[in-house]
Amino acid sequence: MAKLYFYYASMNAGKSTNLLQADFNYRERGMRTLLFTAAIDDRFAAGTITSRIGLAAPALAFDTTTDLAAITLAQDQPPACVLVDEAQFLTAVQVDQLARLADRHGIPVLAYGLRTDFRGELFDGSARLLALADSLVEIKSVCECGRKATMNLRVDAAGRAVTHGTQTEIGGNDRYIALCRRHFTERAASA
Ligand SMILES: Nc1ncnc2c1ncn2[C@@H]1O[C@H](COP(=O)(O)OP(=O)(O)O)[C@@H](O)[C@H]1O
Ligand SMILES: Cc1cn([C@H]2C[C@H](O)[C@@H](COP(=O)(O)O)O2)c(=O)[nH]c1=O
Ligand SMILES: [Zn+2]
Repeated sequence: MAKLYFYYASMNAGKSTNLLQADFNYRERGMRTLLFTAAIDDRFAAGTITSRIGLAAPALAFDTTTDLAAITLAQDQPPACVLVDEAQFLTAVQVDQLARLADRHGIPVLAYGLRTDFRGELFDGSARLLALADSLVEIKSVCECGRKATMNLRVDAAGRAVTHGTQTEIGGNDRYIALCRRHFTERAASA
């Protein structure tokens, strides 16, 4: 039975790298894949999944209106696997579409994304993936203290913690620091 996987982590943990490795692994065995990433995340070239380590691959850009199942099933040949980056930006309906691809069409889906936002709250896509995925896999990274970095602190240009604002704010290592819960809480409290 095909499964829906949610690979979750804090920022800068290696999610995109992991996705691109999985994609390469399928393709080097002659299997077709279909890649999606969020249109809203325009840090790198649009329609491209880019990892900080330097790997990149073209992907279809999704927004909240994209029907990922319809696009997948409209391909000339069905892919052996669907890989989704920035899965925190999916809607709950889109996660349901991904689950249907696995359950009804036998296509494994690997979704990669953040678990929580800069306030420590679940994103919609992540909440639905945590609820539905057959397999939850944490990709681990370290806080500056050596503990596991599970949280994402948003910072301003001066490096001060930001605790209010819209959930979506695109940025990289200049705007976010992955921290353990203790250091996230301490830095957020000092804002
Ligand atoms: N030149 C490099 N060599 C090895 N690892 C690197 C290099 N540059 C960045 N990294 C590591 O890559 C990881 C970030 O990968 P990335 O896939 O972009 O993360 P994410 O998608 O989770 O934000 C970090 O752990 C970082 O330390
Ligand atoms: C914590 C948090 C993150 N984001 C944005 C910032 C980035 O553009 C992406 C995550 O990038 P990754 O390196 O691929 O993990 O999400 C956001 O909009 N709001 C947040 O609270
Ligand atoms: Zn810490």
